[in-house]
Amino acid sequence: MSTDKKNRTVSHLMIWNELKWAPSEKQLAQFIHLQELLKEWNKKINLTRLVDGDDFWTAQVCDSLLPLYEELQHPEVSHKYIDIGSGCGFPGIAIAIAMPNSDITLLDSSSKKTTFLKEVSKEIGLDSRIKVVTERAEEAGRNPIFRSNFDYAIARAVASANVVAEYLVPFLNSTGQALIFKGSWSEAEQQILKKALAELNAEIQRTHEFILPNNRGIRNIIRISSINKCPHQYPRSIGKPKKQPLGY
Ligand SMILES: C[S@@+](CC[C@H](N)C(=O)[O-])C[C@H]1O[C@@H](n2cnc3c(N)ncnc32)[C@H](O)[C@@H]1O
Repeated sequence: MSTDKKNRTVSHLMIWNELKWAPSEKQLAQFIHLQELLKEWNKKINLTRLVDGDDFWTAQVCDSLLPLYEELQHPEVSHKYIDIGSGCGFPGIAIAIAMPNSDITLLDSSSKKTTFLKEVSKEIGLDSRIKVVTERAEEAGRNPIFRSNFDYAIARAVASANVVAEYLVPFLNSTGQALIFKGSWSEAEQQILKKALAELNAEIQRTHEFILPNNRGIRNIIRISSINKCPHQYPRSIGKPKKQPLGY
């Protein structure tokens, strides 16, 4: 076995053990195809530096799926996800591959990113379950096509938690959950987020700290649920959630 293939296999096994889930041959081929496409497109446009070996398998694939390890045990269940600020497709495309009965909307304001996302969805055969939208979260969250329409609204590395909460909560249906991916997470941030969520008629359901394999650090996930309908004034107009963040 070549060193590259051996390293790849070791990385795979470690992350699937961690997830207590393993991809089918088809899903594994889709992950590998995604990695190849990222490498190819990276030569034309700067998408991400996390494409090789463990960077891809742990920092991208495992990091995207580990917070959903409970959902991964029930892949037969069909859910609607929206990934806000999807960038080059994480966590959204990883979720679409891993959850074969779910529909995923990938939203990003950058058309450079959404052009790539559309192309990848087609190439790996997921375009029937993936919808790609080029729009700001603040606009999409007011659009009746998207508002109150998702079981999960998710964001990784988009903005601070209180800002992201204003982007995500308007997309949730009455039983929906928002998942905010954070590296470090402090009591001070939690207090600010709680105040922001009170404005949005939502609350923290739980926070969970995961340790990524291969010394990739800590991933905190904040799970949020709605208490009541999100007030119609949220999300505020483009740029306002960031300039005048809720929670202070
Ligand atoms: C740092 S990247 C993270 C991408 C990906 N989620 C990841 O973790 O690799 C942030 C992305 O969010 C998008 N973004 C930031 N604010 C946004 C907004 N208000 N509406 C839509 N997209 C936004 C940017 O265009 C960018 O692609």
